[in-house]
Amino acid sequence: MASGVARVDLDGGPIKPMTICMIGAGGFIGSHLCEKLMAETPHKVLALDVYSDKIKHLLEPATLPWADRIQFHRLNIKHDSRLEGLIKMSDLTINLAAICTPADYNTRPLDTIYSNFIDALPVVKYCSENGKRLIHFSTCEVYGKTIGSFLPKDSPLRQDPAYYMLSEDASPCIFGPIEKQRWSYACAKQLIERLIYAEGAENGLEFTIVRPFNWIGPRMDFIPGIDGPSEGVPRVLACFSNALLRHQQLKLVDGGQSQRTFIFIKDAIEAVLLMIENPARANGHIFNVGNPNNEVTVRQLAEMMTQVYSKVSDEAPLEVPTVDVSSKEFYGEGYDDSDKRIPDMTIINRQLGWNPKTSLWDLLESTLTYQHRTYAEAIKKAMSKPVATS
Ligand SMILES: NC(=O)c1ccc[n+]([C@@H]2O[C@H](COP(=O)([O-])OP(=O)(O)OC[C@H]3O[C@@H](n4cnc5c(N)ncnc54)[C@H](O)[C@@H]3O)[C@@H](O)[C@H]2O)c1
Ligand SMILES: O=c1ccn([C@@H]2O[C@H](COP(=O)(O)OP(=O)(O)O[C@H]3OC[C@@H](O)[C@H](O)[C@H]3O)[C@@H](O)[C@H]2O)c(=O)[nH]1
Repeated sequence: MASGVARVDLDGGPIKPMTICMIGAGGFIGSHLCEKLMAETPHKVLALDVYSDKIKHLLEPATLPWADRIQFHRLNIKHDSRLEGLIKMSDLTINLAAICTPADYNTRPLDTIYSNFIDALPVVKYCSENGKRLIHFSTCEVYGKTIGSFLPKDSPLRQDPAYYMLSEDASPCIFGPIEKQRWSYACAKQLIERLIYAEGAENGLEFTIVRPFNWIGPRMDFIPGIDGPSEGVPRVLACFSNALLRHQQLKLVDGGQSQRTFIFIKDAIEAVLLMIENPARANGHIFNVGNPNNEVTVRQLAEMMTQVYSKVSDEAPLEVPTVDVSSKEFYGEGYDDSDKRIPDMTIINRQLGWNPKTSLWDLLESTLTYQHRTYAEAIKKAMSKPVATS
């Protein structure tokens, strides 16, 4: 822990050190959450995942100041009898484990549904049966499409926040038809949210549900062919980073007209820490966690990333930096999209007094500096290898 000053919660009460069972700790969000907990708190983490690459720097060497506060357990929660024991040993369970890349939702819908619903069931059950608190990671995708997207394109009502603002306690969840398998993920996440809520209502489970709105930053996903499969399709930050690193055009799916709000991972992690340390204010709530001030179309994101990458790499951008592709070509049959995602921040503001800080430009500058430093050399090497001919 950084300082010896006693830490207090938002109501001035002392924060007692706790043991946290973090499932999916080896992923993007988990790695940042572990870093924060090790550097700034006295809490212990039982880190569960099938991979540990993204938290290796926190596990080794054994001389790290927090070495006795983090323990890695390599396990798959689908079939591992150690899960219940680890939850029982902890004060709080945080479940991050999921398949959560859109390229999988329509091509591996069964794995997606199992991962986001069936595999999360025992976690909820063990927390409920053993009287343990649960923070479960859901998604902004549970909102699906906005009400406004069903209005005529030129309707002035589309400008009215009532038709697009996404509020935890008021907005409906609007998904496309079943044959649009994109919604398999959102639907599974919605059902596990409902189950957790019902466990709270009927059996007294102490829970918090987090709905992240496009958290981005270093260590998100993988760069195809470098630290992930060559044919893999990660989320948009890694897709665009990969193209920039390789001096290729950024692909805009269906014209890049969809809108997103992006938040810097470090801002979002501050919100999660407040939830962890303020159970009286967080229990029983569903929280949007996003940055409503950082809204762009995907096309604008591509343009901004191109500019920022040119600045941090000192390389001139391509003359035509983007190319349009159809969603069918890029993701295959069954893809569909959320049109717009602006989080209503009323509830998280009221309960935890939290606000995001980092602008889109600043978070891209810091993230793309990391991408360039981490991958540019490896990509250069990979691209200079002669291509095998048959
Ligand atoms: N990053 C975002 O913007 C975002 C947005 C919305 C929702 N979420 C949700 O937040 C959570 C974490 O997302 P992330 O971006 O860190 O994704 P991630 O893929 O980087 O992390 C998920 C981790 O869970 C692990 N995992 C998956 N199945 C497992 C299993 N059966 N057993 C053990 N470990 C398993 C994976 O190995 C991975 O390390 C997910 O539930 C996701 O749906 C994230
Ligand atoms: O190369 C690309 C990749 C993606 N895109 C577009 O960029 C937008 C954002 O795509 P992302 O891959 O980041 O994923 P989405 O925002 O659609 O969904 C994400 O939202 C929240 C989480 O639950 C998940 O992490 C994921 O489902 C989409 O409109 C997508 O079609 C491109 O135009 N080009």
